[in-house]
Amino acid sequence: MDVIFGRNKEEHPEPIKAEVKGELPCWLQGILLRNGPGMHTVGETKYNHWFDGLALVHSFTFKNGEVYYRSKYLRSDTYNCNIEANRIVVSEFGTMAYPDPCKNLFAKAFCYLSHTIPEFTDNCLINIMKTGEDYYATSETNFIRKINPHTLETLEKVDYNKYVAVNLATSHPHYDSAGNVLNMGTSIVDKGKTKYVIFKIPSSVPEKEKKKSCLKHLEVLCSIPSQSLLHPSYYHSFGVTENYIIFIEQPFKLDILKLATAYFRGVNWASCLSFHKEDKTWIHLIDKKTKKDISTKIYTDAMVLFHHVNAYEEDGHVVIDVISYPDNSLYQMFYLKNLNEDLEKNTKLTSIPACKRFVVPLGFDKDAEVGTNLVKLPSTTATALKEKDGNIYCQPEMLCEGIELPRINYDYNGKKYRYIYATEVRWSPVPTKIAKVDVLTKKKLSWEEEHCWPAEPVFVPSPDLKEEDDGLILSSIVTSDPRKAPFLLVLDAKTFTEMARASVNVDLHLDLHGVFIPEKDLNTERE
Ligand SMILES: CC1=C(/C=C/C(C)=C/C=C/C(C)=C/C=O)C(C)(C)CCC1
Ligand SMILES: [Fe+2]
Repeated sequence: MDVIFGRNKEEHPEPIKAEVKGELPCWLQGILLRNGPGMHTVGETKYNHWFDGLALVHSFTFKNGEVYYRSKYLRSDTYNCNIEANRIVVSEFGTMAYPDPCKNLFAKAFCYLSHTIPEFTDNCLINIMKTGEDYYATSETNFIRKINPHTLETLEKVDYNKYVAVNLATSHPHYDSAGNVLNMGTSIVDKGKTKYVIFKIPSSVPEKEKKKSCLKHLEVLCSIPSQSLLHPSYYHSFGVTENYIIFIEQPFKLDILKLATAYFRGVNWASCLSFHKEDKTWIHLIDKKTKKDISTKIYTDAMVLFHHVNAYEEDGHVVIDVISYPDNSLYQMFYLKNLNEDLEKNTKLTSIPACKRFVVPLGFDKDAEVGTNLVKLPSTTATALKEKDGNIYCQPEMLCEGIELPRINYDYNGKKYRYIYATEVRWSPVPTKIAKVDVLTKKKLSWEEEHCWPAEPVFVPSPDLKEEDDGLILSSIVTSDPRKAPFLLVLDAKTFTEMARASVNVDLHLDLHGVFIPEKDLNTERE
């Protein structure tokens, strides 16, 4: 089994024609561009954690009924330094590397003492972000790397910190209907304050600055002070609705003093994150107009979440759907030493992911008695109790268990919606099915096949979309049987029946996230 998680993959920078079985709709033209870890050892050295692996960007290009596959390692500074040294020399989430490649130990020590925050990796392995006509490989540090979506070539290294004072930023930005990016980052002990910063990257730049990147026009929308200067919350995504930005400040926190001293103490960054099960999880609703947190304090029990699914407003309430865990065992599970032949035994999760719905009342009766459930939506069992001190305590409704890597029809982002597409995981990190969950009826459709490990399913709307689920699901499928070639699966999103599959004779890597770029959005000049 470790062969699937921990085996290094070869890159295939030249297009490989896939063997298509079934019929691809003629309107499906464009590139599915995805990212994830592909190299887990360099020379004699090994990464400890699956999230440490060197970013391998890959793509499936759909053109006139044919499919072409390519993959290329992100030529990050991290990749280049490691390959040159033939060992891991840059620290990642779960692996601390010594000594630093570019500076000697003394210089590095000096650097750590004069700056609290260490220099992070630019191994951007999590997702792909679009700003204007540009595409970036992203992770959660301050660095993003521009890539060419056609050739997968690595371009500029961008430091968010040059445009906005953040040390970390999510790899799950949101996009509005005009294509502007909305993202969040954490500014750590800057001018004596730690805060969460929400910023916008416009989708276009003024005509006279056409050569400049949209990042130069980045604009800070607002910020939320962290409850603690040295223990900001960790977050992997956030939510948006028509009028609000939703930030869940979970008791899964970064310890800044630990982070600043990790290198000297010989421990990895991951050990600087800890779950405080006795603390609360605060739900912040930031009003887009006033740019302020609403005045009522809203909380729920301690939990850990990575992915927001969607959020929307309905009859004076904000509905927030997330995938949550009772603790942080997910990070523990992805240590490569656990993902070996004994995977089944080692990774029996103590906590399985649960898709939960939180409902926050907005314009509730201020004179309501203590203990009243302020949720008046008949469609949910989620509650929000008024407390003595005026705080609101939310308890969620369970929508479904055992799903991760959720996607929706993005036209419904921030709006009332019905369908979630996700991979199904139960007691281990192995995805075995693709699921479509109807949040209204709680019914589930799924696709599975023997020896198949499906990736995050991406919804592509059909051009004559009438209903939310008029479209296709694209998912790249890794196979655990070496005799079975991996493939890109195309499902009809409505019925979840297979329309086509495009097999490629390569060692496909298990990836994390990505985007579908329709042909109309592709700048063909750069091909
Ligand atoms: C390097 C580094 C980080 C990297 C985190 C990563 C790589 C997280 C990946 C999360 C995923 C893939 C979650 C999936 O649900 C931190 C902790 C932000 C801060 C310290 C430096
Ligand atoms: Fe993610």
